[in-house]
Parts: sequence; structure tokens; C-alpha cells
Amino acid sequence: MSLDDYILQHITPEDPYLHDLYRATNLELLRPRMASGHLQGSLLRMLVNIAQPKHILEVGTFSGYATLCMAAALPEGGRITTFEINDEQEEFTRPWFDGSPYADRIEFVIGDVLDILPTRNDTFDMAYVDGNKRQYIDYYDLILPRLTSGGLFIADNTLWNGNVNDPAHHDAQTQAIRDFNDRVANDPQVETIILPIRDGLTLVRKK
Ligand SMILES: C[S@@+](CC[C@H](N)C(=O)[O-])C[C@H]1O[C@@H](n2cnc3c(N)ncnc32)[C@H](O)[C@@H]1O
Repeated sequence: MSLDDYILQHITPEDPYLHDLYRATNLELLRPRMASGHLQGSLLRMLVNIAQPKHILEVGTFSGYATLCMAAALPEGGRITTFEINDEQEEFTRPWFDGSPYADRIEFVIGDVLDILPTRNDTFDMAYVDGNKRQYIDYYDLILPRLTSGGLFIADNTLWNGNVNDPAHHDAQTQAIRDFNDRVANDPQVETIILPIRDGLTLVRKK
């Protein structure tokens, strides 16, 4: 048995609704590996349970798996605003939100977060960033001023399949992730840790 399988057998079991969503994601969507899945979804839910944010931002909804994991742990009156740039995704994802017990906590916005967020007056206590890897620094610059003090900025894929520390990789996505990692590590406004879970998850806490 692989260590990943062992871990999955020794964490709280996946909610049946999320299990069905993950299965539908794999059967019906291209690039289903983009969905967070049970291990990372469980960590996100745990972080929301601990931090109890009133308002969460997600960049990159895709099938809504991570959205629903986080929505499940929101405190009373809490909400999550999730942005998805691909309008073709709405037909799949919106019914999964509407059919869940958390529909009234989820605001699903179709459009580019970099265009829309500047037109709104939101503040957030937590942000989960999982969009275009080349835009991570842009997301950071946009979101950090809108994050409350003590708020958590979470960025996915920050080890990029182990490419970040391999000088043989020069592609734009790898370089953009490296630039983001350098930037947050040197930003005195925050404290930062990278968890080597899945494809690397960076937790950035605004001081
Ligand atoms: C890795 S998937 C998200 C997976 C989802 N967060 C989860 O954990 O299950 C990335 C998604 O980000 C979307 N995306 C990319 N750039 C974006 C942007 N600027 N604004 C909003 N969504 C974006 C893509 O269309 C894609 O569906």
C-alpha cells in the first residue's frame, strides 16, 4: 500500500456527496486532476474549522470540490465567494452547489478575478488561490490588501510537481511559481510556510 493510500485510510472519511462530485468530475470533465480531492479538501476544511473565517475567497472554482469542503466548515453567517473564469464550467458546477446543504453560503462568480475583484468592496479572512499559476503574484497583490489582519492566504501547487527547485525547468509556469515563492518568503507583512502535501500548499498568514 502506498503512503498516500495509507493516509487516506486514516483520515476522516470523505463525505458521500463529495465522493459523488469527485466521481462525476472524473467522468465528465477534462483535466479532472485539477480538483483538490479528499486529502487536500480535508486540510482546507480543517483550516476553516480552526480559523472560522467569516468570508472566504476562492480563485478557481473548477468542479467546486474545494468550495464545498470549505463551505461545510464555515461558521454561522459565514460565506465563500468563488471565481471561475471559464464560463463553460458553470453548467456542471452550479447544480452541485445548489444541490448541497451549503448553497446559501456560496457566491459563484463567473469571470476573471483580476477584473472583477477590483470593482468590489470585499474583504476576506481567508483566500484559497488555485487559478492560473502564471498569475499568482497578481492574485497576491490583489488579495493581500483585502485580507484582514491575521487572515490566511493559501496557495496551491507551489512546488509544481517538484519543478521549482530543478534548474532544468525554465517554462513560464514554473518560473512564475518560483517568483511567487520568493516574493512571499521575503515579504515582511506575512509569515509563510510551505506544506509538501500533494503539489505543495503554501500557507501565508498576514500579520
Ligand atoms: C486547479 S482548478 C481549481 C480547482 C478547485 N479549486 C479545487 O480545488 O477543486 C483552476 C481553475 O482556475 C480557473 N481560473 C484560472 N484563472 C482564473 C482567473 N483569473 N479567475 C478565475 N478563475 C480562474 C480555471 O479555469 C480552472 O477551472
